[in-house]
This record gives sequence, structure tokens and C-alpha cells, in this order.
Amino acid sequence: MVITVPATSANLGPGFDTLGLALNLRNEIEIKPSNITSIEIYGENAEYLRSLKRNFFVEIFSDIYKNLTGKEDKFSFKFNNKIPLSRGLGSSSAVIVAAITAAYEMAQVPYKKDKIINLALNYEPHPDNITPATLGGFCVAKLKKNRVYFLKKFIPTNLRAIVVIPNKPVSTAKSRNSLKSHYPLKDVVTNISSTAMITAAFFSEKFDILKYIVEDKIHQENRMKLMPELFRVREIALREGALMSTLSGSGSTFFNLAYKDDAYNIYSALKDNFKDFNVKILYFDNVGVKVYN
Ligand SMILES: Nc1ncnc2c1ncn2[C@@H]1O[C@H](COP(=O)(O)OP(=O)(O)OP(=O)(O)O)[C@@H](O)[C@H]1O
Ligand SMILES: N[C@@H](CCO)C(=O)O
Repeated sequence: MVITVPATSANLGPGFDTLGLALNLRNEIEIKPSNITSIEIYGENAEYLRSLKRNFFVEIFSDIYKNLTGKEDKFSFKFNNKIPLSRGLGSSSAVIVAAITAAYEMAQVPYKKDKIINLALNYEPHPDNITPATLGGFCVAKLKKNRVYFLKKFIPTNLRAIVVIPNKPVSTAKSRNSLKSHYPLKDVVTNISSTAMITAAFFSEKFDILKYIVEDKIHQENRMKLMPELFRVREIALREGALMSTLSGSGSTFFNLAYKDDAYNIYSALKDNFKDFNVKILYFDNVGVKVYN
């Protein structure tokens, strides 16, 4: 069985822990029943992941598989990773969502994607990465009493993401600790109105308005100060025609949305100015986690 899962960009600026979308940059995992457990890792951060004593995917997969079947069967795992670690592209959510889905598939227990999203929450309390990793598209998610409520919208094919991936990781857990616990009412209102406008823009496919309404007062500026070059990434992307330009999740990646005809200009301006950063044009993903038997 092969399972693939997309990278995700969470928050979209003001939609902290609420908005997210899926990008066509996928980790691929091949799993086969075997007499012994074996793990092969290729691609992004392979050397680092090989050096770890515990494999996050295999641990989650084994727990869920045992819960479902009562058995401790052995499998061979081959990972081909494209999502860089701790860059705000949802690498941890991708692992969690893929591992849970793989366990249900291998155990041959029927499931709905709603189930995957809610189980994933036990491992990471951020529905804004988990929901689009599972479903693809643009997702709005709300966590209430330990349950995720969500809505998804397909992202049209005339849009592209231009991502700027710095060479420095940012741990989500650490970067959350640096955030304030209280905010003035006017800042809260800025985020509520901006998040509502972004949601309406995606659901009505009226993307031009994004140029004027994306404002965050909760987390972005503080997090961007950890890597001040990101202020210039935003300035250049917007100047070259991006519809919006936001920190991806907790960073360090910057996410830029553009019409496909503007994508190359934005990409080359960013590439020329940030030679040490990895700049990519990506399609959006509207499918989410996918299984090939
Ligand atoms: N392919 C992988 N295989 C095993 N473990 C992984 C893999 N990808 C990520 N992880 C685990 O997830 C951690 C990264 O999680 P973190 O939340 O800091 O970053 P992220 O999910 O990439 O960013 P964000 O949540 O802001 O989008 C890694 O340190 C590692 O423990
Ligand atoms: N909403 C989470 C996403 C982490 O990718 C945060 O900003 O910390």
C-alpha cells in the first residue's frame, strides 16, 4: 500500500488555529506486511530522521493498528519525504494524518475522513493543518469540546502558491510560547474581520479583495522578528502582484497566493533576492491524504 499526504499552510495570517490550505507537495509512504519491522527514509531531512531513536509515523501507526486489531503485526515502511521539517508546512500533521489513515487501511476497518481528523487531534491540537492535510483544499476549522468542526472549499486551478522556505527551522511549540496571552479588543476585531473576509473570498472565489484585507495582530509580526528577512519577502511578493503574503503556520516559510499568470514574476523576484532560501511555485491540492492499494 502507498499513501501520500500534502503539505499545508496554516493560519493564512489572521486565521490563527482556524484557516489552512493544502499544497501539492507530498510525502509518500510505502507500507507492506513483513516478517520483521524495517524502516527506510529518503528525501527531506532523511539523515536527521534516520538518526532518531523513535519514528513518529511508525509509533502512531502501530498504536492505532493495535487498537483496531488487537495485533502487533510487523511491517516494512519506506518514506519518501518532500515536506521539510519545522518550516511551517505542516510536516507533523502530514505524518499524523498519514499514519492514522494507513493504520485503518491496513486493519481493513472502514473509516470516514471526519474520523481521521478527530483522531489526529490527540497528537496535535491544530485543526488548521490537520484538516487540509486530510481533505485538501481551503479549510475552515473550529475546535470545540475536543471535536473539530470544519468546512472545505475547492481551490480553483487559476491560483498558485509561491512558497519561500528559509534554511532555518522554527519549532511550532517554541514559537507558540513566545506569543502574548492577552490582546487589546481592537486587535481581536482586526483578526476577526480579516479572517471572515478571507473565508468569504475563498468561498465566493473573489480573490482580488485579498490584496486589501489581510491583517494580523496576534502572532505574525512577533514570529517574523525571529527572521527579519521575512518582512522583505512580504514586501517584494506584494509589490510583484501577490494577492496575499503571510507566514505559513508558525514559520519559517512564507506563503504567497497569486493568480497563475503572476506566479512566475513573483517567483523570480523572490529567487533573485533570497538566494539562500528555497523558492517554489506550487499547485494547490484539493484531495488531501490519498491511498493506493
Ligand atoms: N517525515 C517525518 N517523519 C517523522 N517525523 C516527522 C516527519 N516530519 C515531521 N516530523 C516530526 O514533526 C516535528 C516537526 O513538527 P513542527 O510542528 O515543529 O513543524 P511543522 O509541522 O513542520 O510546522 P507547522 O506545524 O508550523 O506547519 C519534527 O521535529 C519531527 O519530530
Ligand atoms: N496555528 C498553528 C499552526 C502551526 O503550524 C500556529 O500558528 O502555531
